[in-house]
Amino acid sequence: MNEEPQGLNPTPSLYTRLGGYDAIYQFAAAALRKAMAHPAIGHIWSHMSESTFFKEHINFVDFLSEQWGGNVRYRGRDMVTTHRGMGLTEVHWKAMFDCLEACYAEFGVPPDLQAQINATFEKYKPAVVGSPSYRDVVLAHPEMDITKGMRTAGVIWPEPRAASRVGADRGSDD
Ligand code: HEM
Repeated sequence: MNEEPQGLNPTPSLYTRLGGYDAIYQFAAAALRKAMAHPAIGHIWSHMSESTFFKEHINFVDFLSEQWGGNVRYRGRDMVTTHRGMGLTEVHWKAMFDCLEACYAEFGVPPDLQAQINATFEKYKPAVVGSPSYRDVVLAHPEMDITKGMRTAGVIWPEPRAASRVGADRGSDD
């Protein structure tokens, strides 16, 4: 009787509820600023160029926008390729959440949206955390060709069974 016809009033996407591209752009910038200042992970940006930072920021914004239902196409690398060799651990992971939580407070993100944002990150955790550091692999295998990747030294990450879960085989758009 008084009900809205289905389809005319769909629940808005997380992208829309967060305020769209510009809001996500600012949110990601604030999160990266906090990451740079964080005692456990700030050093990662010590030797990153300005232009790499700009690319990282835009790709991060595009990735999140696409994940959250925006009409945006992420053109960066898949999450496994991006993070393989970074040697990220639970310490890095927790530090990232410290930064996100500080941004939730700064931007007044309501708890239900916080939970959805956290769920997006959790979904990609297996693709991001647990890889050996590429530098460590190279130093431990003087015989390997460093241009060919850790696989050629017999170091496979993620393990084949985990790989299908985290989309490791998806091609890159680069
Ligand atoms: C689920 C959690 C995470 C997601 C969804 C994510 C997402 C991304 C995306 C979309 C990019 C850009 C890729 C590209 O430019 O092709 C990126 C790059 C990067 N991420 Fe993550 N990330 C996550 C966790 C982390 C953590 C915990 C750290 C370290 C504390 C980290 C450090 C980096 C760095 C340093 C880059 C730049 C790499 C480069 O340009 O080569 N990420 N990440």
